[in-house]
Amino acid sequence: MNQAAKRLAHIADHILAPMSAPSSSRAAKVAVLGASGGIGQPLSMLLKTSPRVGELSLYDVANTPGVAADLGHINTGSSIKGYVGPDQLPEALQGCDLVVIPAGIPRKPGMTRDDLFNINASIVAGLCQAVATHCPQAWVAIISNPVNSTVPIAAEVMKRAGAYDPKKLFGVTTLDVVRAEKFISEINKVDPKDVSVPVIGGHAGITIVPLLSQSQPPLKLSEDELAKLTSRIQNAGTEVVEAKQGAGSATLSMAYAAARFADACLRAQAGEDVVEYAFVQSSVLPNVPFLASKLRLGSQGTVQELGLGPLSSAEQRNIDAMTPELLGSIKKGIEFVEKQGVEAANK
Ligand SMILES: NC(=O)c1ccc[n+]([C@@H]2O[C@H](COP(=O)([O-])OP(=O)(O)OC[C@H]3O[C@@H](n4cnc5c(N)ncnc54)[C@H](O)[C@@H]3O)[C@@H](O)[C@H]2O)c1
Ligand SMILES: O=C(O)C[C@H](O)C(=O)O
Repeated sequence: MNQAAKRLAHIADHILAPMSAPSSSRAAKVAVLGASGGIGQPLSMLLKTSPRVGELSLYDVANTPGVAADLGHINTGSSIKGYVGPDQLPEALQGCDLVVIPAGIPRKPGMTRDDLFNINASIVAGLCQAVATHCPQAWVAIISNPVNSTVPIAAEVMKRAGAYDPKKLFGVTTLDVVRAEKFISEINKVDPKDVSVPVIGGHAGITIVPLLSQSQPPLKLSEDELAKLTSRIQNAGTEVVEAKQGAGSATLSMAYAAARFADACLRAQAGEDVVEYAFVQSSVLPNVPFLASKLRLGSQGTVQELGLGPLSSAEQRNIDAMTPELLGSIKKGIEFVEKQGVEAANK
């Protein structure tokens, strides 16, 4: 079984056949910040079925008591509690092993992810300030867009609070990998669990760079077909935004992808050697300080960036073409914290 198949089999075991928590490790406390939202609710439901979660902490500015009461009736072992508003955030975070952040507004048709910056930058900065204060040891997985900027914002806020560990901060790009695996499985007419494909770069438009030449099983497509598939993967989020006609962006597939990423984090925390993709502080490409790529995770966070592997000339061109945009988004995030300071960002 390849890595992707192992990961999916693992999630399927956890989600479809809940069982008792592994005896080798303590079940974790996991917080979802933005838990009442389109992603937050189904993600919380998937986490409620995970035997690796002992305590689920649902935080939002509204509606979490209802969501927690509802999910609390699911007959799995974990306990669950809803917390509402900034006064309850410290308790929600206390003792967390993993904090997943899908708080913030989603796109409507015609918007780019960067159009969300003005609102979501402050939300992520404020929540990460609280994480730095109340659970500085936790791993943090950021879903809120624009990920290419919100992760550098989180890093900068946590640095200023003296609580930044680059090994434990992740931008969640798992949905790009999930989509690429699904689309390739349809083309090759194979089970998606038997597909593996790297998707690197960032999480917006051309910064999403699938490395289709490394697809397993291999893709037998023309240059033109490869370019079309690359474009479909890059624009898959927009495909969903347009189909939802103003009612938001991907929520259910994102919840699935975030549950896969959370499961990877919790398995790594429990001592498993785990390989997964995420957007992190990086040294893979010279002068690109944050990048999504293949990571080895261990109990203390990212152990190793596994590199990009052999690239086709089209893939190298795609990386060269997206780098200025990615660098611009990273700089915008860092400058946001530098200019406004964390206090202002929290207002
Ligand atoms: N990384 C990815 O691959 C990916 C995929 C899909 C969506 N997203 C992003 O995820 C974010 C959430 O999307 P959604 O569809 O769930 O949106 P949504 O509007 O349905 O839910 C967002 C939730 O965040 C809450 N919220 C707002 N401010 C908050 C704060 N300060 N503290 C805590 N909670 C707060 C809201 O009350 C709401 O419940 C968006 O920014 C979207 O672009 C990222
Ligand atoms: O497209 C969006 O705005 C949401 C998300 O980033 C996605 O890829 O679905």
